[in-house]
Amino acid sequence: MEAKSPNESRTTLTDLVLPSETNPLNNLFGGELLARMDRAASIAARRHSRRIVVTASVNHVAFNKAIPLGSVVTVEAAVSRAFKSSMEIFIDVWVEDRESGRRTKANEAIYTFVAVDETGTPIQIPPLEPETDLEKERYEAALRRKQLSLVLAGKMKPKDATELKALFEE
Ligand SMILES: CCCCCCCCCCCCCCCC(=O)SCCNC(=O)CCNC(=O)[C@H](O)C(C)(C)COP(=O)(O)OP(=O)(O)OC[C@H]1O[C@@H](n2cnc3c(N)ncnc32)[C@H](O)[C@@H]1OP(=O)(O)O
Repeated sequence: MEAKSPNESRTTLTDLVLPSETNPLNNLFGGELLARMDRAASIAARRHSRRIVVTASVNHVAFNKAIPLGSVVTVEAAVSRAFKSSMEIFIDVWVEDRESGRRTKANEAIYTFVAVDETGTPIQIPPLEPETDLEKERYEAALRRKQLSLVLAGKMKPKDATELKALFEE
């Protein structure tokens, strides 16, 4: 299978924060943001694999800045590494300043999607070839994050998590 670049899966969703999507402090609900990120990530996974995809895990979410009512929010997702059937998707969330139009980073998250066939069985996907320095950095660290996610899910024994163990041996 031919390798693809992160740009081929890059997916950008821009939308407003409406009153029905806010908490009592008039900021965007965390759950609403998780849903927007899942939607963008699923399209990115689908663009990379051209297969049916399912969310296997949410590996990391950081709500670094509250996003107020009326904000224009951009969710940008791209595949950061492809394994055999699973893909790591990196998601960056930006908020646009109403007056200057300047975008600031509000949040980031990492999801894992798996490509499956019509019966739900995992299926092989194309490899990913990172291009920029940031893409290379995210690609390099993805195996470590995959192993951590599998250990936490009880699907890998800690003793087999070679990349994680290497962190503590440096
Ligand atoms: C074209 C452009 C426009 C498109 C425009 C339309 C777009 C339209 C898109 C619609 C897209 C809708 C997207 C809905 C997304 C949901 O919401 S899906 C609903 C929520 N998710 C689910 O229901 C999934 C339920 N879980 C499962 O089906 C199975 O557990 C899974 C995920 C298929 C994995 O099955 P399994 O038996 O564990 O299989 P296994 O072979 O052990 O693992 C498969 C791979 O997953 C990895 N894996 C499994 N668990 C984990 C974990 N916890 N952490 C990390 N990796 C894991 C394994 O390491 C393995 O990786 P590879 O080495 O093969 O790469």
